[in-house]
Amino acid sequence: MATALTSLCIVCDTVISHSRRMGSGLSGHPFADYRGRRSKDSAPIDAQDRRDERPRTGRGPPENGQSGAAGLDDLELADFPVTGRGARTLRRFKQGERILTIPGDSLWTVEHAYADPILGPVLRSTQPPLSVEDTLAVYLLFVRSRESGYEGPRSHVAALPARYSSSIFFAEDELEVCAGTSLYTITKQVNQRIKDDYRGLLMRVLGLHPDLFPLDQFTIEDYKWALCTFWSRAMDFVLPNGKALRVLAPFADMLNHSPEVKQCHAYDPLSGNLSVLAGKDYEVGDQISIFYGSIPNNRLLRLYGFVISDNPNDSYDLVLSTHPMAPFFEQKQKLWASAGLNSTSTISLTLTNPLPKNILQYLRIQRLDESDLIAIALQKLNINKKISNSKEVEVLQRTASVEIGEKESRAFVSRGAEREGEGFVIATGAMRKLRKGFCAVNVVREV
Ligand SMILES: C[S@@+](CC[C@H](N)C(=O)[O-])C[C@H]1O[C@@H](n2cnc3c(N)ncnc32)[C@H](O)[C@@H]1O
Repeated sequence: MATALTSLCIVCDTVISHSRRMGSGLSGHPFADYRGRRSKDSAPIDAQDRRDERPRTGRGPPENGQSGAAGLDDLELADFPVTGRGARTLRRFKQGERILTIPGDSLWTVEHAYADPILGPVLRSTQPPLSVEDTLAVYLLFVRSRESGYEGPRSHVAALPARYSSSIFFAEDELEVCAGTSLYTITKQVNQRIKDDYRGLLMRVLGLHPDLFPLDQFTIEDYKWALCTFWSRAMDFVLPNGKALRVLAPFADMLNHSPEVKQCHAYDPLSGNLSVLAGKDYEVGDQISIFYGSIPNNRLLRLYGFVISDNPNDSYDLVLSTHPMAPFFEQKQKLWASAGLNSTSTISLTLTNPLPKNILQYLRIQRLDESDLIAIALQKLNINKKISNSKEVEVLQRTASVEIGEKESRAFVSRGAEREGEGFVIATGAMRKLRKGFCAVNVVREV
C-alpha cells in the first residue's frame, strides 16, 4: 500500500440490479447481470426487490474505454447479515494476495473533475477554487445529471445507495435523542456548515450556470447525498510528496469494514491505480473486507452511518472553548496555537487515555492571569508544565468536575462568574463509559 487510507463505508440502503459477478469492465453497468448465490449467511441481491430503491441518478460521465480492472471476476455482490451489501469471494485468497485493482482512469478524483471537458472550465474559472469536498460533490452531481455520455461513471452512480443513514440525515427529533453527545454537537455544526457551503456553491457556481447545473438536480438534499457518498465510500491517502488524495473507486467502494483486518487497500502513485489486497486468508464464500480505520462510534455514525458494538476505539470528543471576550484572549490564543491547539479545541477522551495531556495544556493556558502571562513573555514560565500548585488544582478541578455533568444532559463546566465564557462542553452519554477513567482524575486531584 502506498500510503494511508482513511475512510470508507456507508449505509446500505443498497441498490443493485442483476449481476452475476462484480463485472469485468468498468464501462456499462458493472452489476448488470448479477445473479449471486445463496450461502448460509449471505443472500444474493435481488434486483427486482431493489429496483425502486435506486437513486434517481445516472446519466453518466466519460467513457472509460478499456477498464483494465483486475479481479472483478472473482467477486460477487451479496447481502450480508450485519454489514448489508458487500463483496463475496468466489475463490480462496491467501493474506497479502491481490484481490482487486481499479485503474486510475476509473477513479473519481479532483484531478478528473478538472480534466472534464465540460465541468473543468467552470471549476478552473471559480476563484478561489472550491474545496475538495465541494469539487467532488459537484462532479458527482454533474455526472448524475448528464443526459448522455459518461457511461462508465454513470453505471457506478446507478449502483450507489439512494439514501444514507449518517447523522446529517437524522430528523430533528431523532437528533434530539442524541442531545448531550458529541455526535449531537458536531452534527449540528456540520448541518449549519452544509447550509452555508451550499449557499456559497449556489452563488459562486451552480446559480451561474443553470444550463450545466439544473437546480432541481442540485438541491441541498442532493448536495448532502453527494457529500455523504464521499464521506462513506471514498478513500484518503497521503502521497509521497505529502499531498492528500481523496479517491472514490468503483467496486472497491462496495467493501465493508472489518476490524479483523489491517489496512489492505493502497494507491500506487506511479500507476495511479488503486488495489485491494487480502487482509487475511479467505475461503470461497467469505465476505471480503477492508479496514476503514480505528474510528470511534460517534464518527462512524456521523460519516458512515453505522456503529460497532463494544467498539474498542470508542471515545468522547471533548470540546474545550473560550469566549473571545475572556481576559487576555489574544495572548492565550497565541499560546494555544504554539501548543498545537485552538481557542476551540476538540480532544478525544478514551478509556485508555481519559485525560490527554493536551487537555491540561489547554486549561493551563486558559487559567493564566496577567502576571503569569508576563512571566511567560520573560520565559520564566513554561506552559507545558504546571504553573503553580494552586493553578494546577484549579485546572484539575475543572477536569474532574466533568462528573458533575453526568446528572445533566449537557453541562457547561467551569463557567465561573469571574471567568465568563471559559469552560468546556460535556455530554452525558459518553461520560458514563468514561466515568471509570475519570475516577483516576479525582485521585490526582486529591493527591
Ligand atoms: C463503503 S460502504 C460498503 C458497501 C455498502 N455496504 C454498499 O452497499 O454500498 C459502507 C457501508 O456498509 C455498511 N457497513 C460497512 N461495514 C460495516 C460494518 N462493519 N457493520 C455494519 N455496517 C457496515 C454501512 O452501512 C456502511 O455505511
